[in-house]
Amino acid sequence: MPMSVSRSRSHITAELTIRYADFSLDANLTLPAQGITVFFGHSGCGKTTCLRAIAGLEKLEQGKVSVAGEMWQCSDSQQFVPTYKRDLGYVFQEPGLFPHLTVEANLQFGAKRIAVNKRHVSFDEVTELLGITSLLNRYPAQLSGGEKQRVAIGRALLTSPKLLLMDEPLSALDQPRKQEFLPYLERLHRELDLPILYVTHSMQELARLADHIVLFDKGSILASGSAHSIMSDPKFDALFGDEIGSVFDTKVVAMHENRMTELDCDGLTIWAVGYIAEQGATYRCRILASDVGLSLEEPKFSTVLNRFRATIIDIQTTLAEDGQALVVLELENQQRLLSKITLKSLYELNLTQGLEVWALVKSVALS
Ligand SMILES: Nc1ncnc2c1ncn2[C@@H]1O[C@H](COP(=O)(O)OP(=O)(O)OP(=O)(O)O)[C@@H](O)[C@H]1O
Repeated sequence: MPMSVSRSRSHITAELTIRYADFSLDANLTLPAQGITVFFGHSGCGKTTCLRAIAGLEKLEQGKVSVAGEMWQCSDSQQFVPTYKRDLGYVFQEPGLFPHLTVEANLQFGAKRIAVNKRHVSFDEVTELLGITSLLNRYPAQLSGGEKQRVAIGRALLTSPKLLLMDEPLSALDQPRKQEFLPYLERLHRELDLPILYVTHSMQELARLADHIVLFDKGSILASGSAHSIMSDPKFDALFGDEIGSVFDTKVVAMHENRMTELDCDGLTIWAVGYIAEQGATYRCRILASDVGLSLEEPKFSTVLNRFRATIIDIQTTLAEDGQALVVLELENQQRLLSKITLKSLYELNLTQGLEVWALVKSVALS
């Protein structure tokens, strides 16, 4: 198979030019046709417009949309596949269930549109995956916000889409409901081979769910790349603010006494508090830059458990106005870790590029 064909099958490409009276979007994206891609950015920067354009719901002045080798739209060849003929599921902020139908009938509404030979996920699989099997006889009015949204996702999945679009699906939920809901999205991600484009401005959702990130800024694309590279890039400090940090995909090695879990990240051992999952399970850790201190020598008698040898590869003093600097470190497993320290410490320890230091991680957040 020619390279370009096999590449197009594994990618989603969107070249979009949209003009409104007071806003324009110019996006040229090549995204992996697997995992979760998060569209992130301030309100009004064009995330939803981009998602809607991929769905065929926005008029393109110029552009092209192709998903895993299928051309959905091309202005040059005047090709346009209408939304209802695109193999996609769309989950909005509001679940939009039919109030007069039971959960089961709402779900079947999605499934019935698809010929039996085109269904690649079963009713039982979807209801089990989303934890809604016990709700099938209820009506939407008898469900919590989170349950309704799980049914909405189930309805979208039962159309056996090739692409799932989710526009801030958790924004209508309160914080505890969001916490309950996130594991279902993580499960979906782990267990289904389905690419998801996910719009949010929540840092928490970004850090927990994203494999790939697209950063939007005023109608254009600021950056597009792996979650690890984007989240630990000091260039985006202003966008992430206090939430800037690094994410690591790890594997549970063992649970130890005193409620400690040992994780492996490409040869690096990370200790986390609590028993989080069985041996072999994968876990994403997030380490905020503000939780990473630096030392010139190995602090042998410190209470900090996670101490990593690291090399300083960059120092950004763009935060100097608030008396802080962002230090980019390379760990022994070649991954990057950010550390936010005071300018006082930077100058007193005489930290410079190329210097070997010890990174002391005070807290590891797990998802
Ligand atoms: N149909 C339309 N006609 C004119 N302007 C529009 C239309 N749809 C969206 N816009 C404008 O386009 C801009 C981008 O909107 P969009 O909803 O894509 O932003 P967003 O990044 O998703 O924001 P949020 O995070 O608040 O949902 C906004 O200024 C919006 O007012």
